[in-house]
Amino acid sequence: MSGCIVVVDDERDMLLLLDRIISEESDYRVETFDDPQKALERVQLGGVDLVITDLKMPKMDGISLLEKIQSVDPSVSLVVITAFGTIETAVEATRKGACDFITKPFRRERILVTIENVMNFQSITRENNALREALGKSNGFAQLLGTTPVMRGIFDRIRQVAPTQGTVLITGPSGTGKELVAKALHTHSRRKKSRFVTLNCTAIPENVLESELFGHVKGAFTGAWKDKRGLVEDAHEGTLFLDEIGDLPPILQTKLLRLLQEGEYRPVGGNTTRKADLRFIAATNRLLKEEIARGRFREDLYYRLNVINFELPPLSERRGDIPLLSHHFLKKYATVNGKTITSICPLAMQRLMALDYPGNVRELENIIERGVIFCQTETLATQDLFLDNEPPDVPGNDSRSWRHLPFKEAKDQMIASFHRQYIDALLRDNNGNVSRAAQKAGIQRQYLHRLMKESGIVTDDYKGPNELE
Ligand SMILES: Nc1ncnc2c1ncn2[C@@H]1O[C@H](COP(=O)(O)OP(=O)(O)OP(=O)(O)O)[C@@H](O)[C@H]1O
Repeated sequence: MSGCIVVVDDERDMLLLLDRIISEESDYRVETFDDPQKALERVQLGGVDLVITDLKMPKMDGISLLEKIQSVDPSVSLVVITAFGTIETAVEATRKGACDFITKPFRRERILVTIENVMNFQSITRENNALREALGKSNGFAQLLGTTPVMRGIFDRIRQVAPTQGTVLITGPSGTGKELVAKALHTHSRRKKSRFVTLNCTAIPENVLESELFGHVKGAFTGAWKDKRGLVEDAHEGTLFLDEIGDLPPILQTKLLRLLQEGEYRPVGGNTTRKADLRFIAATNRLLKEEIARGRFREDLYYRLNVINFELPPLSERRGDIPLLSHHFLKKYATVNGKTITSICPLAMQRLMALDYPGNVRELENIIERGVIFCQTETLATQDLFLDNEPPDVPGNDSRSWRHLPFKEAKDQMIASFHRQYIDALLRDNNGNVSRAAQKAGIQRQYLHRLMKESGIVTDDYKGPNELE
């Protein structure tokens, strides 16, 4: 991987050492500066991916340099190097935006692992930015998004099938976008000026389903005070979308078959048949072949509906679409909630990429919506997402990074990460009340305070407006 790393330290020996370690073990270009002001000027020129800086320097301290770099180019990642004993300043640096800190004396492996992690995040961030730009350019399918080969294939088929009269059956697990595909087929058809009407076969009680679909005439049943149009009539010259078709009761399956075969239907209580000019699209997350085998779905209706089939894959089989979809939902819910959240931090994106998503795109959408609601900065972070079974979420703590560290250093990292996450969850559950939290955890209040200090955690971040200790 290529990239440019700027190293800043007033001690020339340290600059030489870091230059040698990085140049020998990686392909990154290293530029060293003993004057922070000069390093800042270099960042201003652009093309720098990472700045590694000492914290204690006579002309400008590391924190000030960090703040200045962030105002010049917020896309540059920052790592601070600190002497043992000044850990609090290092924690302050991470609160101000540094990705990680390294304590002196450090091991070669520690530096290299940190650099690898940060540079990986950088490349994910760049990908995210490219995706955000791609989002601006429409694929012609309104809200239906995807760039993976399987989604591109679906877009091509939509373009081919939409202008035809062919009946379509869309299958796939819940939340995979079946309704969006149905809408895209309608909006790309010659029927787009007429209505797209949906009948959700599950949502409507069986006894009113027929009248809902075909309408009824006055006096057809108790309560039928006047003639009522059905959805079939509403959809005339347009598209009728039969969602959850697998749940259509048998009696209506027969009536629907007639409509499909002959283009005719009869309103409930009516004596005459009416003609319908419709395009039919049906969707189901059930395996209709199994329903047929169990005698619950008519085989002839299945073949009438399944002229053209769209099979939508679960989100876990097209993970490449997760960044694009995440940014799409971020934009949507930031607008809905009146918030200015413009990016997703690389760590959060890594977590999003790794989830299983039994609820598919709908589940991802819910996670991002929740994240937007809790996010208080311009960047959606892992902690905003409230994902269950949170694994380690700080740089340098996933198994790929600590595997290469010496045992003691790896252990310290894991323990520090555990402290951070445990205390974070504990204080969250107890609204920042340290006494209550310590009691719940079965530890001394003073000990909890010490752990909080070491982890750079302050109670104010967890207190509601009325919470007093
Ligand atoms: N490819 C996609 N691009 C953008 N949003 C999507 C995509 N797929 C699904 N969604 C969103 O996910 C949610 C669920 O989609 P949709 O209702 O179309 O799924 P479905 O397969 O019809 O679900 P169900 O079987 O539960 O009815 C919607 O909010 C939709 O906007």
